[in-house]
Amino acid sequence: MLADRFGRVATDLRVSLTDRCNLRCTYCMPAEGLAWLPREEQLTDDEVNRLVRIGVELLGITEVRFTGGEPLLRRGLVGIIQAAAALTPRPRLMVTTNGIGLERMAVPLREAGLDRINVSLDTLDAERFQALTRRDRLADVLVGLEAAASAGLTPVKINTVLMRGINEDEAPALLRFALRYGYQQRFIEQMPLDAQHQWDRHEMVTAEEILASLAPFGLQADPVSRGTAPAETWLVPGHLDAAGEPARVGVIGSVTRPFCGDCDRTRLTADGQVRNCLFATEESDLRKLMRGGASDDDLAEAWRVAMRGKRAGHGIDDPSFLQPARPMSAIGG
Ligand SMILES: Nc1nc2c(ncn2[C@@H]2O[C@H](COP(=O)(O)OP(=O)(O)OP(=O)(O)O)[C@@H](O)[C@H]2O)c(=O)[nH]1
Ligand SMILES: C[S@@+](CC[C@H](N)C(=O)[O-])C[C@H]1O[C@@H](n2cnc3c(N)ncnc32)[C@H](O)[C@@H]1O
Ligand code: SF4
Ligand code: SF4
Repeated sequence: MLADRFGRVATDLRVSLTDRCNLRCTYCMPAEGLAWLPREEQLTDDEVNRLVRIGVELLGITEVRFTGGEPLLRRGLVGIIQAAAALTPRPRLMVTTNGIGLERMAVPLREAGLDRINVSLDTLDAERFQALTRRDRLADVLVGLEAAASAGLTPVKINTVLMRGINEDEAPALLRFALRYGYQQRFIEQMPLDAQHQWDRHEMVTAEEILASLAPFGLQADPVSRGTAPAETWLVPGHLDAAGEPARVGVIGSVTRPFCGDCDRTRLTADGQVRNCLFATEESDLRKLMRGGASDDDLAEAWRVAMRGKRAGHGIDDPSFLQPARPMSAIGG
């Protein structure tokens, strides 16, 4: 098991498959992009498959999410999903993507064994989309969403980061859009993980403000326990989701309503580093061990040791808080 000193056990593995991306969301990356990982430092598909297998077979991982950067840019993605789906016990398999290319990829991913997908979409307005992501690709994301739903990658969740003065007024419109198409809408507080280090707490749109803007929907408390999920969910009266269940909306209040006490996550970067927290400032180099001839048991033990050192929480409010050197796109959001 991947246990830490605070009694938490990691069963949810988040794997970053690349640090590259075809968008430049302002809260994530600078316009010019970043210095991408050299190819030789990136894990090969076989190396990713091996570490996922070790996680599942030796360390109790039950859920694997592939992310990035943009995971659909990883050429071997379908094969990596296939390999994970063939493991015993079979983990639940998810992808978090910006949706570009999903129109073409949704069916192959579903056939490979992908269970669900989360698509990031911050605005329904093409001009705002261009301003926020620095690319004119809104139409691609919208067709990607539809393709994911018709391929059965459900429930399709939409992730939205609200930004002051840019799209903070758009929560009701995004929720109406999600309700119309049967997607589950989630709003996310912006975290200090941007490459530019420009995050400002006072600029962040808080969970409380988001909920206030959704007041006209008459949201009701969700009777289903949240478990270890980052999102707090509410029922939207009078609406059903695509499966005929009561429609839900989620708010991920990572900063003002942290959920670190229930954290069940462990992360693997595209260059083979274990991170025990999104905000960890130290990493454990499984790539070096693996390329140096380590056995599966050696790698599993190094992973266990890395998780034992996990801190109680992200500490964003501590005066001593240090933003990690890696930005979100290189950690795997
Ligand atoms: N603080 C914190 N925030 C996280 C963590 N994981 C994800 N998030 C935030 O939650 C957002 C949504 O994450 P996703 O990858 O879409 O999925 P999820 O919410 O973890 O999982 P599901 O609800 O099961 O789909 C991310 O964009 C982050 O902003 C985490 O471990 N810690
Ligand atoms: C880093 S991206 C990687 C996957 C894919 N490129 C995407 O955008 O979905 C994963 C998620 O992190 C979110 N994210 C990025 N930077 C963030 C930040 N500073 N604070 C909160 N969420 C952030 C994105 O909105 C996205 O939903
Ligand atoms: S949030 Fe996702 S889509 Fe946007 S720049 Fe970061 S990695 Fe790319
Ligand atoms: S900030 Fe770290 S401890 Fe808190 S939920 Fe995220 S990964 Fe877990």
